[in-house]
Amino acid sequence: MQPAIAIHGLSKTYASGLTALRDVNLEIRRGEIFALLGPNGAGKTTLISIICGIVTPGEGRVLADGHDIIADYRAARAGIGLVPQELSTDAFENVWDTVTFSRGLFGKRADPAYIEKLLRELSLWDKRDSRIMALSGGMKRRVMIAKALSHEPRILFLDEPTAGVDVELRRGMWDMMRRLRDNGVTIVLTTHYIEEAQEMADRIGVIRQGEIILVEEKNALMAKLGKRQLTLTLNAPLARIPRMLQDYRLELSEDGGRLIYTYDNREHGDDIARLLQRLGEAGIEFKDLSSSESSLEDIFVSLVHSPS
Ligand SMILES: Nc1ncnc2c1ncn2[C@@H]1O[C@H](COP(=O)(O)OP(=O)(O)OP(=O)(O)O)[C@@H](O)[C@H]1O
Repeated sequence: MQPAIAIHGLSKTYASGLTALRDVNLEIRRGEIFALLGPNGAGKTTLISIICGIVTPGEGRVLADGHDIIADYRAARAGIGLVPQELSTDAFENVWDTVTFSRGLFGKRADPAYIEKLLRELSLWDKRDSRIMALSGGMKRRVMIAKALSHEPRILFLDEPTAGVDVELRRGMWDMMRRLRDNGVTIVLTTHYIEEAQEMADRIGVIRQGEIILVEEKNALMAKLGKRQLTLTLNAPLARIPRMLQDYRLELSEDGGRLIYTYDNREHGDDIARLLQRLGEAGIEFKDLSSSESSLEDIFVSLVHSPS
């Protein structure tokens, strides 16, 4: 199946001389939620802006729904909705007119029934006659989403969709994104909230200094790079880790009261059983045992801070 977005050898150097993207190769699959993660200044907005025709690419080629974003700009852009990071709407317009006008910009014929459905879905129907400036920040953001969806695009880009949005509204937006995905819309989002990617994404891409350093299924990524920790609270503190346990990656807490065993998700429960048996043989007794799992955040931090 043709990917929703295909990016080949894309680079971008701004007039200032700063290279924001280096040889990016990436395919976004149809119907997936793809989260692009990266630290500040990594190139996320530049990448999205090039695909959406706001920033001119340097080298390389981008196809949206099979259409070249340069040679076939109108067809490519017609299939894309963009919710930019900055809220920019005409403050004096009302919600209904703003969203209807947006649809017209793409040369689509008026469809009041579709606009009504959209506003209802985004809980904006009651506000349809309100001026944008009279809305709360969260409502303004939803207006941006309604505008982006006004021409019924099949691919939606959300640049930091839930920045500054309260927890309840964020959950509402996540539900909405899932509904869109279930209706066949491909979603690409950038986010600083790792929790958002962990919750929402089917696949995750990590960008660092303009380079895509990883693209993986979320679940595979968590299983592959995730770590687990087993902490044993000992009956009596140890001065050091006994020699017979030195094959295990064990750490002793500073006060000697806890032994910490770190292992990755791929390792077997057998290892733990063996470790516990060894502890018994070494005469080490424990009164409590707890385990924890690393989050996508831990994985992300270790990826972007690892030496390039
Ligand atoms: N118009 C521009 N002219 C020159 N440099 C730019 C321009 N826009 C962005 N940059 C630079 O390009 C790099 C990538 O910026 P970009 O906004 O794409 O990153 P980002 O990953 O979206 O960051 P953030 O998470 O902070 O939004 C940064 O170093 C930025 O300063």
